[in-house]
Amino acid sequence: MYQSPRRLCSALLQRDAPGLRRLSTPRLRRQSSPPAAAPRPASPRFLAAVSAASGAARSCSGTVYSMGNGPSRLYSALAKTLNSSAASQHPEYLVSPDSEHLEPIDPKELLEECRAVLHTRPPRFQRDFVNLRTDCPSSHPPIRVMQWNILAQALGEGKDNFVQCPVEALKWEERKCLILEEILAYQPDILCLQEVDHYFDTFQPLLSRLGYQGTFFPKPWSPCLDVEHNNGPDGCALFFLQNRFKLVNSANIRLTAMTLKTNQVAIAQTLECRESGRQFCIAVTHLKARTGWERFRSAQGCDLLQNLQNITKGAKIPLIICGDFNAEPTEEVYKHFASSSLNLNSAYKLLSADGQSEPPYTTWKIRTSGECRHTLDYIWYSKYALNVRSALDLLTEEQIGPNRLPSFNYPSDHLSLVCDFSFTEGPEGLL
Ligand SMILES: NC(=O)C1=CN([C@@H]2O[C@H](COP(=O)(O)OP(=O)(O)OC[C@H]3O[C@@H](n4cnc5c(N)ncnc54)[C@H](OP(=O)(O)O)[C@@H]3O)[C@@H](O)[C@H]2O)C=CC1
Ligand SMILES: [Mg+2]
Repeated sequence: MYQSPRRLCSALLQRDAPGLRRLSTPRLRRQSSPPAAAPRPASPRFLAAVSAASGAARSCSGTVYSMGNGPSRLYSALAKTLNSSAASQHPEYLVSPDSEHLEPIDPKELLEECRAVLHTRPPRFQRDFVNLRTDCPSSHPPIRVMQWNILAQALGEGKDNFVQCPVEALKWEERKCLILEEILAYQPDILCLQEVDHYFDTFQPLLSRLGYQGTFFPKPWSPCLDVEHNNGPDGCALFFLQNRFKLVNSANIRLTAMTLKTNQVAIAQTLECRESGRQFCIAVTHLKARTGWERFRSAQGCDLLQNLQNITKGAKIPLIICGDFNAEPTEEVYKHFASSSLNLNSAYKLLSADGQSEPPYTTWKIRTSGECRHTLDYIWYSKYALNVRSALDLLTEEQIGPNRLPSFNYPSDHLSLVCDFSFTEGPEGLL
């Protein structure tokens, strides 16, 4: 089943390893005779997305880092992530490879490789799943969803100023293995990620070989591009296991606030369960950060809700919305989601004793401005159409430690949230 000699995984994990050049160029299954097709040019869709965004490649601070001029700037930033020497030789590099022709890798082998890279790191923290619904047996396996702001590498190293986090702990070669280790440990069916700035050179190639289909939507004005030696723009990414779900439709949404286009984005996809035929909509977003922008986030949230009303035709299908909302539960945007006619509930409230309170934190860091402990990340779901069967408990304050996050133990300043969902067995129309 798996063509996964150890060298395959370790080559995939290394940066600029000769093998990577070979392996990251989509390797088609050895086809009988016909000579390999000429390299496919980057798809017009992709180039359109790159040039549309690249007008913003100039950073706001006015400083531009060695990216050439105009559209080529962002294009070459993306190409850089794909090991530019190879990218220039293989333009098809910049188009997500046709994943069913990629050689699968064994998750166990990849996990072993990650652990080999991390052998000097302290052992992983143990987090347990809390069973929330034992009273509603389901005839189908649960749908496991992971929400995670994985911290963009350029921001972590160049902008976030995590003053208590040793620089060593942020080294990409090891931090990417900590991220992959978390994903492999919980094996989500669906992954909703923010601050992805290593999509093309790391997560897309690796996760597609693990059977995921991925979509990436970069921020039009990514703050990563302000950082010297950046790896291209950060954005939201959505991955789902192809053997469990079929993609029915996909929308990249640039969020507006007061009718103005903003720098924040979302991805919304309608998936169909291959086993049950049931359809649902899954969305990922990352709202504007920082205090003082509460009204802005509220407007962005309303825009996202309106988009999702349209996509689900007024909640005709169940909905799961994952995101770093950059908003505490006291904020207006949270109240909009909690009182939406889409009949949403926040899954992580169910971990509390009364089922009504959000966890005390989902992100905990120390910047030059001081210690920031906040609840900003959520998984919203259609409360009448879906059951939350279990949720992954958070790290304790002791596990997080006095220097908070990120650290040698944990790769991001945000915790991953993981829930198992099942469809309520009641009348489908009750949403
Ligand atoms: N918005 C626009 O229209 C324009 C934006 N730009 C560029 O975009 C950048 C702003 O991007 P935008 O996405 O709107 O920014 P945000 O304010 O949403 O924050 C960008 C990132 O900074 C992190 N962050 C939040 N608080 C702090 C902090 N106190 N110190 C350091 N980092 C923090 C956030 O992480 P987290 O979410 O984890 O908190 C987020 O990932 C500018 O720096 C500029 O480069 C340029 C022109 C126009
Ligand atoms: Mg951040």
